[in-house]
Amino acid sequence: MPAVRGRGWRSDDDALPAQPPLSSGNYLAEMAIFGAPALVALALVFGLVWLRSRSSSKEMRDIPGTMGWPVIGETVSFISDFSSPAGILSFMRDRQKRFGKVFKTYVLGRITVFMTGREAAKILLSGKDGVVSLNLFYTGKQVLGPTSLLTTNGEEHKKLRRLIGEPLSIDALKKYFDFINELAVQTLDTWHGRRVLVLEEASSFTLKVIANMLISLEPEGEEQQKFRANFKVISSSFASLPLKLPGTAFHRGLKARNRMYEMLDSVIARRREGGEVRNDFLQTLLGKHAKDGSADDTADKLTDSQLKDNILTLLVAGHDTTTAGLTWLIKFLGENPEVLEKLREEHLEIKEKLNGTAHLRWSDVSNMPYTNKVMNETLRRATILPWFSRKAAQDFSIDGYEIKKGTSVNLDVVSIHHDPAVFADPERFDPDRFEQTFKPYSFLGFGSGPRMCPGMSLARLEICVFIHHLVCRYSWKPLEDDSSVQPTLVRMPKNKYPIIATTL
Ligand code: HEM
Repeated sequence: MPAVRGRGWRSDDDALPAQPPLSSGNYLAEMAIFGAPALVALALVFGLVWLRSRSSSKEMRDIPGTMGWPVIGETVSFISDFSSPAGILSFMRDRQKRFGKVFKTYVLGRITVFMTGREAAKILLSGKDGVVSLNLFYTGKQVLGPTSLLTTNGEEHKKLRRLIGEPLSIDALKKYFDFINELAVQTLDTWHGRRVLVLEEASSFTLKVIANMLISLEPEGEEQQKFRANFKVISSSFASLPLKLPGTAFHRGLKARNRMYEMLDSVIARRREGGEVRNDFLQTLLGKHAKDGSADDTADKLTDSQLKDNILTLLVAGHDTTTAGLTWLIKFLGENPEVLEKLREEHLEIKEKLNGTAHLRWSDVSNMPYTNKVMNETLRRATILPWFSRKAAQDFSIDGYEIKKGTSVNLDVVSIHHDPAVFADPERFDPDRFEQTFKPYSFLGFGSGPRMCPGMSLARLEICVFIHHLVCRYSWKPLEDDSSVQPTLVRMPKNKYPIIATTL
């Protein structure tokens, strides 16, 4: 989710924007710009949050764990482990050994309880009895708006899911297939013999796909460039200090969001006037439109604000995740030649049936069993969203510990995905392990329950099509051997995976 989402952090109430982001990049740049006053302000905010957290930690007295250093808690080791090849797994393993499956810690400006295992996943993800709600961080909440799928809960969330889920269903995606297929071919046309940063190519491909699918934006031209520029600013504002001062990433993000909304307003106005009718997501939702302020909660209609907030939400939630998924998959293939060979066989067989044309068909995509296993194994090994963040909506107990209403609770997914009792030799990249079906809550690549990813079919479609053309046309070699990870909310290779590709 950005960065999608700050599945990591939000403030307990919006009046106290206390959550610093995971990424330290913008953070440090901002401190350099604003100098001492920013440092003092930051120290004050952290100090206040820390003091407040100390009092709430009394309520969690019985939960094992350590709060680390005053004010910063365990943030430093958390961030440094996050960026290491093993990710937060080492942070989690170390504390699970000392404290067990449920432990408290103080990271990134908040006291939080981490928990892992299928039982915890069931409690946090099944949505049963409204035990938890989503725990979005302050800046993310402000940028996405109050009617985003990610900022709503309960009945309102259910209604939005229903309306948004329909145009993202497999049947509805069929109409975008030709666009995705042609764009994958065009993107790969330029790869032969040059240094390619896979992450950047994947990012451009996935943004063009989603922008075309949502509002029929052409993949090239000035509008696309403006759209991309605004999106980048919005995206990086998720990982910024919650300071609304001119020049800060958060402030720039809010401004870029306003520009994006102005653009959407004019597209919506043109559609309403009847001057333009397109076969896209927006058109489908315009058919379910209600005037702002007049939406009846029970009606299947969306206001303009809901439309815009949720178009932005899909962009933010769908772009970095799919970019990361595609990049990790290509990286794992590069590191596991026997898997690449087997995958290539599957795709060359499909290609043979097509008599060598580039015209992959919709029906071919549903017939790529090994590719789907490779994708699942990629999402398991990389665990793009390493934890899912929730807030206790009522008191509940787990493993004999009482979790009080209002507590920030994180499901540690990375440990679930590396449990040797479920995934033997968990560090090995072995797609064949997905020949068997796992027990519920063992594999959470796209989540589970009422918040499960509504973009799963789109992500799978994009990745299958891109990988088909890649493995049928090229072999490639990595240009660097570096496994570190970007310190952003969605895990991505830090060096963007530079390769040189050669036509087969
Ligand atoms: C490989 C690509 C993707 C991965 C790995 C992924 C993963 C996930 C996961 C794990 C969740 C649940 C998180 C939680 O429970 O806290 C989620 C939710 C979500 N995803 Fe995805 N996603 C991907 C692609 C997409 C795409 C393409 C879209 C949109 C077009 C999308 C939109 C969303 C939205 C809106 C949510 C929030 C749902 C809700 O709160 O009801 N995702 N995703």
